[in-house]
Amino acid sequence: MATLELSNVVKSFDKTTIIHGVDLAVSDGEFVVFVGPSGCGKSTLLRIISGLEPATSGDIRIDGQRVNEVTAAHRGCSMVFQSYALYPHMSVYDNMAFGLENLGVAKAVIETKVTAAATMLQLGPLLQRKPTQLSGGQRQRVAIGRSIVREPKLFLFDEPLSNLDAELRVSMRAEIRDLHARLGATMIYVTHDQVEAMTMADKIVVLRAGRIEQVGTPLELYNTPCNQFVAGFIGSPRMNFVPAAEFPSALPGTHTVGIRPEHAQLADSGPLQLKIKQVEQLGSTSILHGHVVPDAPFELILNGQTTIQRGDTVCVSAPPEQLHCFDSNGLRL
Ligand SMILES: Nc1ncnc2c1ncn2[C@@H]1O[C@H](COP(=O)(O)OP(=O)(O)OP(=O)(O)O)[C@@H](O)[C@H]1O
Repeated sequence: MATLELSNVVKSFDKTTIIHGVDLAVSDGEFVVFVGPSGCGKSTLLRIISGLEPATSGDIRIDGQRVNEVTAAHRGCSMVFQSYALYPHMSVYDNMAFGLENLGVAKAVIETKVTAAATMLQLGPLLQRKPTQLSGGQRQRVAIGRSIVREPKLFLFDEPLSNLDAELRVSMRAEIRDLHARLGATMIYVTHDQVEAMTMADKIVVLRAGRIEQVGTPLELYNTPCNQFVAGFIGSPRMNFVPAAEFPSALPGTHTVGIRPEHAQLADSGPLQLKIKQVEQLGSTSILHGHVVPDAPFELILNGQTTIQRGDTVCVSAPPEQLHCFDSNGLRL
C-alpha cells in the first residue's frame, strides 16, 4: 500500500488558476475524504493524483517517489467514477478482467483474482450478466471490483455513490468502509456530501475555491472548526450564526457566535428570542425553525416531541463551552 504527499500543487486551465498551492500528506492505509462545495476543485485534485490531469506546478509523491512525469497507467492508482464507466457489451466477469488482460496477466491468475473480488463484493452469481441487467448498487460494486483486481497502491473514488438512492447510499457507504478495513488500503474519496465525509473518513480535507480550509478527523472538524466556512459546512443541520451583540458571554473580539442546533437549549430567559416559523416533529426529535434577529435564521433540535407551535416565541441559550466564537474575518477565536 502507499503514502501520498502533495507539495504546493497548483493547477491552471489557460489563465485561470483553480488549485492554489495544495499541501497534503496521506498516511499508509488512511481513508481520506475530500469534501467541499461544487466547483471547489475536488475532482481536479483527484485527477492530478491519478495522473489523468497534469499539475501545472508542485510535486506529487507516492511512497516517497515523485510521480509527476509517471503516466496514469503506471502510477498504481485505480479510480472508481460516479458514472461507473463499465463496458456495456461485456459481462461482469469481462469488465473486471479487462484491465488485467490488457496487462498480459495469465488467464488462470485473472480468474483467481476476479473470483476473489467477486466473492468479497457478493457478485459471484452475477458474473455472466451484462451491466444493464444489474441494479445501480451492483454496477457500482462491479466498478469497485475492477479496481480491486488491479491491486492498486491507492484507491481513488470520485463521488461513487451520487447516482444511487438514499437507502442504497447508506449501505454502500458501509460496504466501502468495510472493504477499506479488510484491504487495509490507502483510499481517497471525493464527495460534496458532508454526512458521507463524517461517516466514512479517518481524515477529512475541506476544500473551498481550490484551497484547503482545514484537515482533521471528523470530530476535530465538528468540535473545533477553524473558521466559519468549515463550521457551516460540517454538521447537519447546519450551525446557526448569530451576531455577537446578541450573546454577551461571547469571547472579547467576537463578531459572530456559532451555535449548533443540537446544542441550543430552551431557557426561561434570553439571551436569544427565537420566533418560531416552523416546527418539524420527527418523533424522536423536534426541529424548531425561526429567526433570532431578522437576518439570523436559527434552528434548534429538541429531544422528543413538543407542543411549541408556529408563531410562538421562545427563549434560547447555549452552554458557554458549546459556543463557537469567530472574529470579523470568520476565523475561530
Ligand atoms: N478542463 C477544464 N478546463 C477549464 N476549467 C475546468 C476544467 N476542469 C475543471 N474546471 C474548472 O475547475 C473548477 C473545479 O472543478 P472540479 O470538477 O475539480 O470541482 P469539484 O469540486 O469536483 O466540483 P463538483 O462537486 O461539482 O464535481 C471548476 O470551476 C471547473 O469549472
